Amino acid sequence: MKELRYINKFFKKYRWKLLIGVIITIIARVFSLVMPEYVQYSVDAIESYLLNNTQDLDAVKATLLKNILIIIGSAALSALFTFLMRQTIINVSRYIEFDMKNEVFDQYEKLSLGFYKKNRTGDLMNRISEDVGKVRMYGGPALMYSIQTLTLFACVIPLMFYTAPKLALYTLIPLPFLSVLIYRISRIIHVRSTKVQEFLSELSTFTQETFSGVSVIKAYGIEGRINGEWNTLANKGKDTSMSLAKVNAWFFPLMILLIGISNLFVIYIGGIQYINGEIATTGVILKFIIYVNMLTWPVATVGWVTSIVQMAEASQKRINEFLQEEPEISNPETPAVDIEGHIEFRNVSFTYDDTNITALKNVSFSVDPGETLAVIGKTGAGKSTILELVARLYDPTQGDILIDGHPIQEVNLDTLRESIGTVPQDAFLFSDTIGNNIRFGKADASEQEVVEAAKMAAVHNNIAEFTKGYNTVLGERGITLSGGQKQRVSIARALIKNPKIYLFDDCLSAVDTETEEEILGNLKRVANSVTTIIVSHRISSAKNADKILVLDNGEIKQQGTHAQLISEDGYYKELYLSQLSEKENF
Ligand SMILES: Nc1ncnc2c1ncn2[C@@H]1O[C@H](COP(=O)(O)OP(=O)(O)OP(=O)(O)O)[C@@H](O)[C@H]1O
Repeated sequence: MKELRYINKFFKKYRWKLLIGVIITIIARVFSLVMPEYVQYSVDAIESYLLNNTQDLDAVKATLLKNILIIIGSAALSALFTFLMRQTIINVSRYIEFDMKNEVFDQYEKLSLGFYKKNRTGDLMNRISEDVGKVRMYGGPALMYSIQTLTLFACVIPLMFYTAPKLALYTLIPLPFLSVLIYRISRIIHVRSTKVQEFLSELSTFTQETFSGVSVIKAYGIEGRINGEWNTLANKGKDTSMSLAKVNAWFFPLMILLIGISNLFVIYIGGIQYINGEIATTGVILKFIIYVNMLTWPVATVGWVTSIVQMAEASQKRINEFLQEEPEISNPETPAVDIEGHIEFRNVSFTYDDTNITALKNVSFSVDPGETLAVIGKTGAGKSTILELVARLYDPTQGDILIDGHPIQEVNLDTLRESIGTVPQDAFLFSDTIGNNIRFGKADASEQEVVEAAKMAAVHNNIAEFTKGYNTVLGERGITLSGGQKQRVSIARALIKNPKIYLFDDCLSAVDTETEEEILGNLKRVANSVTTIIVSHRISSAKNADKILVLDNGEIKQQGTHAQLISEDGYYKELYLSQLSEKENF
């Protein structure tokens, strides 16, 4: 229960609602105890009439009518309070679930990129849905059934012992066995249903990948192979589900068997006691049969609740692991000061934790507001890593990064990220309209601003050709943009933000050189006091930059302007000549 202590703060938050729920639960159970008493009185009245024949039949009928009305009335009240009980306690568990999901999501948003590299998306989703759901079962149904069981035990067992102690003892003997049995079955059900769950996520990952990669599957003509893999998975799933169904099928028959045995005990022992004169009336036996049936479900829930608590404890442990994780990148408590855009790297080295790859070695450069820095190099040279360090998605392993002369770790993180317009290598667009995707960079942007940004990114004409223009929906249920169109919408998203620093990560690779020139020209026009870093494989993107860095294997091999770099031997000149001859041949 150590891990579950975490949710005590929610119990405290909703304590009044919970207290009302507990009181209502007790009232509901107390009303349900009226019925067995009045059933006994009614049977007693009939028995005494039949045996003595002295009573007036009308008086017996009046007694029976009164008892029936009391039974109906108390059952109706018990039903009403049971409804209110669920409305309070179960609702509280839903509030707790809501609060916890928000808390976990907030934490997810705070955690650094490194955390997302270490943990699988499926696992992150599971903890916020499955695990929180299991903890809810502890805060709701488990609590409710425990109070119900305790109230019933506290009222019914003394009543039984008071009415007929020996009969009470024999009647209660099978119930602990029932509880243990249900506990065992619940554990097996849990283990098997976890396997079914695991299998289901495997199946949905497979299905999702198949649908996403359907064009590759068809192009390679491997539908048969994929079908075979699907069949193997589906058969595995069938076996797991069948083994769960088998154990589930035992649950109710076993309960019915044990209730039957308890009833037999009551009838057999009660019958003998009645014959021996130890029990006054047969009404007592009937009352005990009703008690046994009333106690069976609560007794079964003792086992069920125990397994719910164990599962909730395990789930809360998994949730706590993420909640206690400290973000690697923390926001310093420095005031938000406007950023001008001066960037300096001083002997920066960086190694990725997960792969141990040293992506940057002793890198130094500086770039001022209004300047453009281009970074050129082979794949894996460390170009994107420079941009990730400027956006402080990671902190350098060695060396210093200065923003406007201040160490980046001391710059307010929110201000830093607000001042940066990033266009990543693989333009990610949300399943929303094109307009809203551009507005992502500035939530309150007007229609006019969206159009302006799209014009600067040279994508307005393409958007205008769609029937619904900027209201065209993208993504799974919308249209698919071409690679170049995606890149340009993504550029428009950064431009509309009007930031102090632009980070362009090879984001013009899918557009032709004329369009590339148009976009870079537009950028130069509007961004004369903005710092721009462009990562590229193309000389055309770099040639007009104020400074060019040539990276190789994490190290700066050359730096200078285009004119300087083409006049010296090295990677830049080779690239320039090969791209020049490609253009001429074209
Ligand atoms: N998130 C990451 N975790 C671990 N290693 C990484 C990560 N990102 C990049 N790397 C590794 O760091 C090195 C530099 O990668 P980086 O993405 O900076 O290169 P790049 O020059 O931008 O390459 P490209 O031109 O192909 O985009 C590569 O060897 C890469 O495998």
